[in-house]
Amino acid sequence: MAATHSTADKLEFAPLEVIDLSLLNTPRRHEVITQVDKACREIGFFAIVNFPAISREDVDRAFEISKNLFALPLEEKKKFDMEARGKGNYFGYKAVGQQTLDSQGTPDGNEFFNTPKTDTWLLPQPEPILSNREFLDSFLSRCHAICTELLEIFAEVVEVPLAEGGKEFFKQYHRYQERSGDQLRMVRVQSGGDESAEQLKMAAHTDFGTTTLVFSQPVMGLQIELNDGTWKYVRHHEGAIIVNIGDAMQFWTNGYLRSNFHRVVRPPAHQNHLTRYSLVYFLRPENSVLLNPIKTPKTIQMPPAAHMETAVTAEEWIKLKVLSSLRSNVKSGEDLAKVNARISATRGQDIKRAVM
Ligand SMILES: O=C(O)CCC(=O)C(=O)O
Ligand SMILES: [Fe+2]
Repeated sequence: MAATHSTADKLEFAPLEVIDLSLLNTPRRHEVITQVDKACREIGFFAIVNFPAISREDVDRAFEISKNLFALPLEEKKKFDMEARGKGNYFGYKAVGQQTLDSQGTPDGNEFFNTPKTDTWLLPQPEPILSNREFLDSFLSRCHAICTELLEIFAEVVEVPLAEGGKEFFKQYHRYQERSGDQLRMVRVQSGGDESAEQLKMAAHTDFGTTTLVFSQPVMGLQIELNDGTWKYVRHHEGAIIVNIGDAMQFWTNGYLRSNFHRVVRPPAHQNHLTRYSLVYFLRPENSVLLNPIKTPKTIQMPPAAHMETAVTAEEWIKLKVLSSLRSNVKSGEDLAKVNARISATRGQDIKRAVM
């Protein structure tokens, strides 16, 4: 008998706070704020349960659409190639191996499909997306609604002054109908591979936007880097959403809220025969919003931001990170800073909205 049955017991998991959002409209709201504050400063990740707006059936249906989408022949999926839609574009299909795992250009081991919250129907779409148009429109808007609740919490955590909008503050930069990099991502990692190695499927990265929702599912693979430099699997929490802070929120809060590194590896041995599907919603600021540090009682406690000399817009930051992740673009040794300089040099004269 293979000695793989006990690996589930031996796994170590990242310590995630599980936060009950049904407490938000009760006198215990402050407990949620304290929990989110602690989680976002220490690890940048937490789990939410009892969130409004999305049912188990809706999540199951979205996973079904994803399975049907990935089951299409590769040539069909490639008709929606995100790179073919323009330099730095991040909507559409990414095949296995299109992004890198490291600076040597090692190909990645996952495929994904990104659907925007608005304008979806202006771009050609594969059949499983088209035939679920109404459902997906509604699903994306409800993901956005959950993120809006989180935006209120983050504003309370960093104590945005009432004069600046208090808990409403971040919402003005994330209006649903405005253009942004928001997207629903369906990801597939196919089963199999070398069980003896901890195979990387998606490079260690931080998310580009404000906050991310990962719908918890039983096949493990997502890992978070802890403060001691070790990588730990995220445990499945039935019916929960795993939330993490993205770069935009880290930049605005001067690092008070942390955009942490995470990656996807092949599932542990006892799950290595399973294909892993994941479903992720990325909340990103409206395209023209600057990612400049804001001043609140919490953020001014932080040392000056060292991440960039001039703030970039949300749209520029996405392009920068997308281009630096592509195998077609990144030659060995080329780093984010070089790509950054190229993006700044080609900046247009469009109106940019400074935050605060
Ligand atoms: O598949 C997952 O669990 C997370 C994927 C992820 O981190 C991403 O797409 O940015
Ligand atoms: Fe991510």
